[in-house]
Amino acid sequence: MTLNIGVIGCGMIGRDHTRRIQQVLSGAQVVALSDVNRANAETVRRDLAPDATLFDTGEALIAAPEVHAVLVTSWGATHEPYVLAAIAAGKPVFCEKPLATTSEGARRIVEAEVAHGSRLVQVGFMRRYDAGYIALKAAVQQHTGAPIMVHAAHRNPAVPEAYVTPMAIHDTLIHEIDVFRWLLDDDYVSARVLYPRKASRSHSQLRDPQVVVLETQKGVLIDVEVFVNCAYGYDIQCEVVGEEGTARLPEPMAIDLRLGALRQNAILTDWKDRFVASYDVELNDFIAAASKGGATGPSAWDGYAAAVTSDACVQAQESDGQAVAIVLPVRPALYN
Ligand SMILES: NC(=O)c1ccc[n+]([C@@H]2O[C@H](COP(=O)([O-])OP(=O)(O)OC[C@H]3O[C@@H](n4cnc5c(N)ncnc54)[C@H](O)[C@@H]3O)[C@@H](O)[C@H]2O)c1
Ligand SMILES: O[C@H]1[C@H](O)[C@@H](O)[C@H](O)[C@@H](O)[C@H]1O
Repeated sequence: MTLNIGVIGCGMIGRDHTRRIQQVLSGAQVVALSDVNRANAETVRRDLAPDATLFDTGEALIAAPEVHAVLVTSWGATHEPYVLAAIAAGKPVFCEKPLATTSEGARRIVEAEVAHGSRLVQVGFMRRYDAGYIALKAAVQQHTGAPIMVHAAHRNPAVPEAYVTPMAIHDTLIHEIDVFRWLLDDDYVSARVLYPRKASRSHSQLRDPQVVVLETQKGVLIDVEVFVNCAYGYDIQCEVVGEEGTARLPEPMAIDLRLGALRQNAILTDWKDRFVASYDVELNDFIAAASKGGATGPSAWDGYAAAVTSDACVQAQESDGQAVAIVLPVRPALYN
């Protein structure tokens, strides 16, 4: 059976996910589109899904009987009501990060899914599907000995003026927050934020770069440099230091060019290219599980844990380098 998917939010990533469902993956088709800016939905229909129906609201799309499963790819602040409506309709839902922009919102989603009694939600934490991170996790489990420290960097070449200081956490660092919980099989107990001098390309409402220090329950110290105006490329770095050795995230494949007395490797500039394969695999997983009426992969609980951590980091941004505690309630049995 082909899974009929409705996409809410037809901007950059809604368009890209529609492309992969229509042109790359099998087992699903996009039958419905919705966007507050109708022109965006029309463009995606014209270019990628000519048979899809356009809905005036996301709620109407979710209620449509021909829609079996939902993709929420609208702006972060609008995710919560759509995910709750999909759960109420009993339909599997893939929600781009963040699951919700507040931990209270993410908590409401967890409670609704627990009340439903089985998993329906997958959160778009695609790094868990990245071949490099999967290899890194295997190396940590098999070779480095127990992890002690993680050094990481999340660098974007540039961000628009609308990107303000807290977005470094809930838009950008959120990927590290999730992937390190998964990589280390651990949870966080505190967060600190330190600032070097502001980089000259930083906008007036953005303090860039920043260094976030997370401490885990097992005592691992993680430092992440978030630098979203680094200019030179899209660069994701990670090194795990263990009892016996260290393991480093592999670089994306790049031709080794020797030319004019220089040895060079190109650096990517766009997240779409850096994680293209991971997005394919995560959506493939969603299609497989949603075809059976459920969900797999990063859960609403993972989205909630990330939101709680994210809230603490945003508080830490205003705390003069002081540690802010991170406390998670007991994990419901549905997510064990
Ligand atoms: N996993 C990743 O690596 C990744 C990458 C990019 C974006 N994202 C996430 O995906 C989401 C969308 O990001 P984007 O870059 O595509 O943004 P975008 O601005 O390009 O697109 C968002 C679209 O949502 C529409 N929209 C806004 N509010 C809506 C509502 N209430 N109902 C329906 N449509 C609405 C907008 O009109 C726009 O077309 C964000 O939450 C972002 O964090 C994730
Ligand atoms: O929405 C994007 C996306 O999530 C990228 O992976 C991240 O590097 C950017 O900082 C963020 O703005």
